[in-house]
Amino acid sequence: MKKKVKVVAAVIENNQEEVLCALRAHDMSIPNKWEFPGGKVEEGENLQQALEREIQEELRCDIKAENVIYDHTHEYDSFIINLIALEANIVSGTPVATEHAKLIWLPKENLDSVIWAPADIPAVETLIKQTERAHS
Ligand SMILES: Nc1nc2c([nH]c(=O)n2[C@H]2C[C@H](O)[C@@H](COP(=O)(O)OP(=O)(O)OP(=O)(O)O)O2)c(=O)[nH]1
Repeated sequence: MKKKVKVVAAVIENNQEEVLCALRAHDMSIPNKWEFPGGKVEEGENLQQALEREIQEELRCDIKAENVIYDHTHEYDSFIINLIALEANIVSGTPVATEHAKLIWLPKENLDSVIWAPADIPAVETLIKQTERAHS
């Protein structure tokens, strides 16, 4: 049976309607694909606690994790991921890539201009549709 992992990911938006996107390094699993920063939920943590910890570890900044905006299960060849995207705001510091190959801020409507980890595609499409609706 495939292992199932529960992963929280941060959708961090700045005041120019840009979203923080992180490029997985070549030596990580799912290499060279873009993702929302975050990671696995550990025993005893709620979603917000897990995300705030992961972002401090990965990006060396403090966020406040807010509500769930997307919850989706995707089956990879080797594992099943329950990817939960939460809205989040930076409360102190500036994100620094300590594990990722690169961090970029992408305009929300252009999120599909990079190649996302397959599990992220529905969340990305939902975010793009939200901007289209907001601007129509
Ligand atoms: N953080 C994050 N991980 C994602 C996303 N989409 C997606 O498929 N993943 C996958 C990549 C990893 O296999 C897993 C998250 O694991 P992790 O960030 O805690 O740790 P990791 O890269 O060291 O993972 P691993 O090599 O130990 O499997 O979820 C996403 O948007 N954000």
